[in-house]
Amino acid sequence: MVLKIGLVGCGAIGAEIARAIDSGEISGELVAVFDHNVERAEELASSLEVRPILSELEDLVERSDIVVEAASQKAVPEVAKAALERGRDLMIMSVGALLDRSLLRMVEDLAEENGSRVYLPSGAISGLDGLKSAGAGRIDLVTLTTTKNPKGFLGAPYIEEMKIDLDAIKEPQVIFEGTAEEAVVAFPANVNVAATLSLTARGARVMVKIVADPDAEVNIHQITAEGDFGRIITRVENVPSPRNPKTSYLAALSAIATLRSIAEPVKIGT
Ligand SMILES: NC(=O)C1=CN([C@@H]2O[C@H](COP(=O)(O)OP(=O)(O)OC[C@H]3O[C@@H](n4cnc5c(N)ncnc54)[C@H](OP(=O)(O)O)[C@@H]3O)[C@@H](O)[C@H]2O)C=CC1
Ligand SMILES: O=C([O-])CC(=O)C(=O)O
Repeated sequence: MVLKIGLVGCGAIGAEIARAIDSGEISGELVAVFDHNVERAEELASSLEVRPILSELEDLVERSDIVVEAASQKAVPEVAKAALERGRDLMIMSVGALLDRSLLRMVEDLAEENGSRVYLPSGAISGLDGLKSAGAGRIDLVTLTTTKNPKGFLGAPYIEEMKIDLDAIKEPQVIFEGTAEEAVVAFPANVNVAATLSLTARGARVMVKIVADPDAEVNIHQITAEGDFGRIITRVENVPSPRNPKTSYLAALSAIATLRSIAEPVKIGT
């Protein structure tokens, strides 16, 4: 059976996913795309060999086996409800939205009631396999230190609220420290990975430090997890997406790898 994929969000990640389906790297059919920026959706659809239709959310869900959210945290409630109420599977990239407990409960309940599966790719970080295993025991603390070029933080609510002048940063500077819950609200387009860590660590405390480094050419996510299992330390130096410096290329690749594994009969890894 060919997996019918509906894509919400035609930006950096959405475009990579669409191309991977178009080239046959993911064995599936991109049946429909939706973006509130209609021009962006049109541009993506017309760049593909097999052109998906441009549709509104409800219609996209109707046509899909799996709905892929690659839009924004704000899009998640509506997309999740539309997909899960119709029993469709769902992949969420804007994972930060799920640190809102009532939304997480809604997603879990609707998925269970309607027999849907919800996929949260590992995104721009590594080490979730070990953290998932560790969560079967006790995890005491997880820390995430994210370093990006200041231009990657442009437009973040925290930067605007605190009136931080990103152009004035001339050396590496810690611009934020807080919990994962605080971080995903303050920087919704930068540290969704904090939410993925938090959900994987099954409620263990996840503390986030964000560093703006004017010399940074890569997006670095360094993770330390400690518990009765010992300690895990991982660090990824991510190539930023050329279309969106906030987003690392690895995040798009993790979405592609997740879709591939859904479409394939043999599953590898934790
Ligand atoms: N889990 C992870 O590890 C990672 C997650 N992410 C997250 O994944 C998501 C996609 O990332 P990326 O592709 O880089 O983002 P982009 O900003 O490049 O693309 C997102 C696209 O979706 C559109 N969009 C936003 N909100 C809505 C909505 N409510 N309905 C329809 N379209 C919408 C945007 O339009 P417009 O620009 O006009 O708003 C834009 O065209 C983001 O939330 C990002 O923060 C990113 C990297 C890693
Ligand atoms: O792509 C990245 O480096 C991580 C990111 O933006 C996010 O988690 O939101």
